[in-house]
Amino acid sequence: ACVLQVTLRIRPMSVAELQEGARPIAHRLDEQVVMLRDPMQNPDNVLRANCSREKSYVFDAAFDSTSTQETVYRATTQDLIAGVISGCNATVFSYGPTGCGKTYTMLGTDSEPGICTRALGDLFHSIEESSGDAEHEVSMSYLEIYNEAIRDLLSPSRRSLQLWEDSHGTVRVVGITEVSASSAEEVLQLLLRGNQRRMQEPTATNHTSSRSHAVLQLTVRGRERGRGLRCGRLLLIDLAGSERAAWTQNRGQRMKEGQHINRSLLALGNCIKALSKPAGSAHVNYRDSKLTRLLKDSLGGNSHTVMIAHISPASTAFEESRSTLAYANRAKSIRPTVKHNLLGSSPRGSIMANLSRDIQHLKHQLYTVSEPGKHHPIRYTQAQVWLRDELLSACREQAALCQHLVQLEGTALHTRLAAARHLRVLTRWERRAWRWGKEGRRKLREPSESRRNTDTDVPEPPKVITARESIVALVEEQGRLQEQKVREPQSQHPHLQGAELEESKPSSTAHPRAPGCALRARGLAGLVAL
Ligand SMILES: Nc1ncnc2c1ncn2[C@@H]1O[C@H](COP(=O)(O)OP(=O)(O)OP(=O)(O)O)[C@@H](O)[C@H]1O
Repeated sequence: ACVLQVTLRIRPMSVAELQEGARPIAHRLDEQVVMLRDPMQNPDNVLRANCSREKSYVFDAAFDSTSTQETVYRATTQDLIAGVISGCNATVFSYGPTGCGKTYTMLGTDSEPGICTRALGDLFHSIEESSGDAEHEVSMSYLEIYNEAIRDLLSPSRRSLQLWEDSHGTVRVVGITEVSASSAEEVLQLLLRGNQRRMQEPTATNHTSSRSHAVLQLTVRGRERGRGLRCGRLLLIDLAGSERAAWTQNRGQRMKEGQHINRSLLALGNCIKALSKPAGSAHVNYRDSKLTRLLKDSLGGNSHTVMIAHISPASTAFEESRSTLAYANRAKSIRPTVKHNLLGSSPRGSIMANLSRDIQHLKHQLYTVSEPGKHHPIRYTQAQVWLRDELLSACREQAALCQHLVQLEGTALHTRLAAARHLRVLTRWERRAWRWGKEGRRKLREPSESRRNTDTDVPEPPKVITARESIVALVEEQGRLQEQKVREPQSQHPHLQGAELEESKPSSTAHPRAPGCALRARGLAGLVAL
């Protein structure tokens, strides 16, 4: 199953966009396809007449102004809740240019609640429903990354917090406030209080622009009968808006913020780019920004991750929309893996988990094809290389076997021709001998004078003796060839050498000396049938 889900949401045209005469150029074609038209291209320009003015992008899901908050939540987040309760990590993050609806999707409004509110409702509802079989404890933390500093949104203190990577490689925020919560309402209250502390400033493009990345972390520790202690984590992230500094009129502090935001989003983009390449072929640099360090687990392997990219449909936002679509499109090739977090598990358990993660990673690689449209070869894993080599050597063996069978057929034909030649000599001689025998028997009935001349048998001429011996040898040869024809396909002899093939040819020197006896009917019949 695809573990990184990339979706796209097109918000409705804003009043400001309509007032400045913008036209809609981004359209949702179906549940997964989005089309963006270049507004600058002139259809009357003959030189560009053959250039496509439209580009389509396929995502795991696509939403537009007709999609409700409920639809977006159901398609992106609802299914993750059960996993988090059973000990998996999940991350949902909204990405896009400033003013395109990221905060609206994550937080929403009182009348149209967003993903956070709905996820919390479902989380506590599911925990309550399973309370008979398991005990769960929920805690939350809420932080923002502003100008590369981590700030605790649940604490009035404005000091910046540090990141720390534990011995299992899990990234933690040192000193963050972690509050236990027993209901969705309690978490929402804390969330609202935290949002008031979040850096929000009016920018040239959005009156209430979020100037920081906000990360809500919900940790669910559960003890189920017979299944040990599990710990699942749900990260809900509202990223700060990407912006094109040259196009905005932001100056001073706003410009500095913009640079930090863009730098961390660029670092995120670089990690996505590196992760979409074959394992080991590119270094994934999580250390370039606080955001990527924090998202290491989500992107690098141990999380179900959903990216909701946002764009404006307006012609005035074409450049931002195009780069957002390209960014989201690239993210589709990352295939992280998921494991259940068992608390206090044994070292053997963690080795097993690592191994199964490696296997999952290899499996992903197996199915990873480079960007659609480009004809890059499929990348092979080591296991696949072995399989391919096995297959190649099996094909070679089969080809050698076929060649050997053809040679056996050729040898059999030679044997049959030689046998026919010898048989003719022998038949002629036997007919003559029979005639002489008849004459001899007739002479037996005549006076003793003439009978005395026929008493001695006529000796076989050398030509007949050779023919007789050759036919005996050929019968043996025929038996051997027949045996080889039956045995070879079963034994799948790997490397048939020319010398071995030579052995199967009839050779007068190789034949054992034939006994001076008459041909057996069985041998003759078999020889002719070969
Ligand atoms: N799907 C939508 N339906 C209705 N209104 C929307 C939708 N998406 C966004 N809006 C409205 O557009 C405006 C900007 O949205 P929002 O603040 O969520 O953008 P943002 O991407 O978070 O911006 P920033 O990065 O600057 O914080 C808000 O007034 C919001 O109510």
